[in-house]
Amino acid sequence: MNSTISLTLLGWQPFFQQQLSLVEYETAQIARVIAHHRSAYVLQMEQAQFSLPITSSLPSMVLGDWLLVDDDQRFMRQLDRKSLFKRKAPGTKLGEQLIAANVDTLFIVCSLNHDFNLSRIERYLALAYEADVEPVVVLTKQDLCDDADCKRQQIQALDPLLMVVSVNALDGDCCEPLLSWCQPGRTVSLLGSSGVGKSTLTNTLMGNTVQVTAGIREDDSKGRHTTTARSMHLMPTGAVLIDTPGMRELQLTDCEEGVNQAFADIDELAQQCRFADCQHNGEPGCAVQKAVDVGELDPRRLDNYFKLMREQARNSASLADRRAKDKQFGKMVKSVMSESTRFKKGY
Ligand SMILES: Nc1nc2c(ncn2[C@@H]2O[C@H](COP(=O)(O)OP(=O)(O)OP(=O)(O)O)[C@@H](O)[C@H]2O)c(=O)[nH]1
Ligand SMILES: [Zn+2]
Repeated sequence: MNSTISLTLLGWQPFFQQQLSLVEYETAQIARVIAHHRSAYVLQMEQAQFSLPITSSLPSMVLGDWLLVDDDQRFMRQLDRKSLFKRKAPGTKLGEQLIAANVDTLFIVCSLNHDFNLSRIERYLALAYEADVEPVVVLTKQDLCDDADCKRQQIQALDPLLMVVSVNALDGDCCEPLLSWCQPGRTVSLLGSSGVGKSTLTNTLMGNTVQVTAGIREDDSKGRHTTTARSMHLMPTGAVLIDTPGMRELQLTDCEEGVNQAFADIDELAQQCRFADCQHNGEPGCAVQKAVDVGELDPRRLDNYFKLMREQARNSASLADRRAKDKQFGKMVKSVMSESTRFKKGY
């Protein structure tokens, strides 16, 4: 990223401008998080780039966040986010992991060969809707697939209004339709499994090579893990591109709204069930089950809906549980401390 850049090109929009008070408007400097290292954030302002060490007094920020700093580049406050991606922290860890903030369009990247998987796309769509980001499904490796049109139609059938584009990520001309989402001041991001072609697409959209791409094992089409750091690039079209590493695991947390939106057809059918609290699990008068029985709703889709709903509920419950325990622990520490102060003071 250049050291001098206009705020508009960096992705500044009226939504953020409106949050500034008059005093802030006159005195504060505006900065965006363009990289997130273990011990510091890298911030970009109009005229300078600097590093802000991570301390316990800073809120937890993520790539794409906007914040205000004073003339000495000290943190003042973080601005409200327009959108936020997060997932359950990977592995056995409880809690959530922030992925990127203030993204306008999410390219959900999926290859048309062995990686093609409707349920995975539904998972990414739920995440995009929950994050308040416009999703565009990008199907790569069109050149390696004989039935690209048929696969594309299967995705379109999930939602007739969904944007779906198939490309050969290695071919610039072929990727041109994606540029309409990459206008100056827009922030776009890519999400997809490892090896689907995110780095290749990034290179093509950037018009040069900014990411190292890896070869792929022919047998199972699983890419090697090559993209390691999250980074932000300014595209030749003037948009900002946030690149995230291939994620092997993308579990939903706190995502009920997103799942309902990704499965709007099921949500709509559910309004017609006889019981308002119908679980669509054998109850009489269930419109959802009926749609499956008459072949109007794919049973795979219903299963995936149940699976994602359960997953997000389980992960949000364990997160809520941990927050409650942390709060309880905090109270206990406070009461022990005040006990000990009273004891020392002798009353
Ligand atoms: N023929 C063809 N090959 C592609 C296409 N897209 C990606 N590839 C190849 O697939 C392999 C993996 O692509 P990458 O761009 O490294 O995949 P990635 O999603 O960035 O992978 P991670 O960095 O692991 O997340 C590379 O060898 C690319 O050249 C495509 O549309 N057509
Ligand atoms: Zn029902």
